[in-house]
Amino acid sequence: MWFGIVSLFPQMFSAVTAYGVTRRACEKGLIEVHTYNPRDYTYDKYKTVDDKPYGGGPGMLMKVQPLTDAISQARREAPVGTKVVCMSPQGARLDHSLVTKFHEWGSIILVAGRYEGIDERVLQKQVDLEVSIGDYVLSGGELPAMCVIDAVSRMVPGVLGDIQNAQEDSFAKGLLHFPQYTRPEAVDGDKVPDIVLCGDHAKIRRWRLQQALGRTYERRPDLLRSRTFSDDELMLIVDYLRDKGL
Ligand SMILES: NC(=O)c1ccc(NCc2ccccc2)nc1
Repeated sequence: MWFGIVSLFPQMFSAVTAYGVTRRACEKGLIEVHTYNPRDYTYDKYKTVDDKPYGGGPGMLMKVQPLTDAISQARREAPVGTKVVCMSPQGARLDHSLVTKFHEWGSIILVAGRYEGIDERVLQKQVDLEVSIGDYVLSGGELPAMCVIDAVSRMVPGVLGDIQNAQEDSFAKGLLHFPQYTRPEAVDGDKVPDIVLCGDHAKIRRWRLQQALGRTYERRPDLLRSRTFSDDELMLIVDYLRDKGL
């Protein structure tokens, strides 16, 4: 997976290139992260990268020419046809299906804006899609861009070990994750549920499915709206709710 990042703070991306699973993915060449800093495309003495908004109002916008030139350079180095995505509160909500789509693209250019944002004409002419990680405003698009890099990288074969793949992220199945436990068996008198300790893997698998279904029903019923259930799954949910006195 090829990532091109347009950002005024490229060093922030060491958070994904220098740590953990995504670091190993970079080292193994499974993902590439290339950064393009608009400041490198300024020609004035002060390397100006921000500009005042027409019509007044607080704050500044990304200056058009350095941003456009940085995006153009990313396009030149990206695989032909690579799409440009801008991280912004005005964007489509990032979810598992969008992450899957980005992975299928094979390459992506992520624009991480700063200040109050980006000139609308740059968005209209240079950006294929705006994407948001949630309904809140951040100081820049870098952290949202790193969320995209991490989530998409986890879909690249070889990035996650077989163990983690076997666990397959719950959102891939459209359900919340079941509760998990590790040593000790009792924490302040709170015991691990007997079912988890019983060693019967069929029963444990069933209990985990029931927990995933029940918790999703309780906490995120919106995730279940488009899901079809087997009779067995419906029974599991009914039992779950009965056990919880709901
Ligand atoms: N919720 C998000 O995904 C998000 C993305 C970026 C951001 N701030 C930078 C910015 C602001 C306005 C326009 C373009 C970029 N804040 C939140």
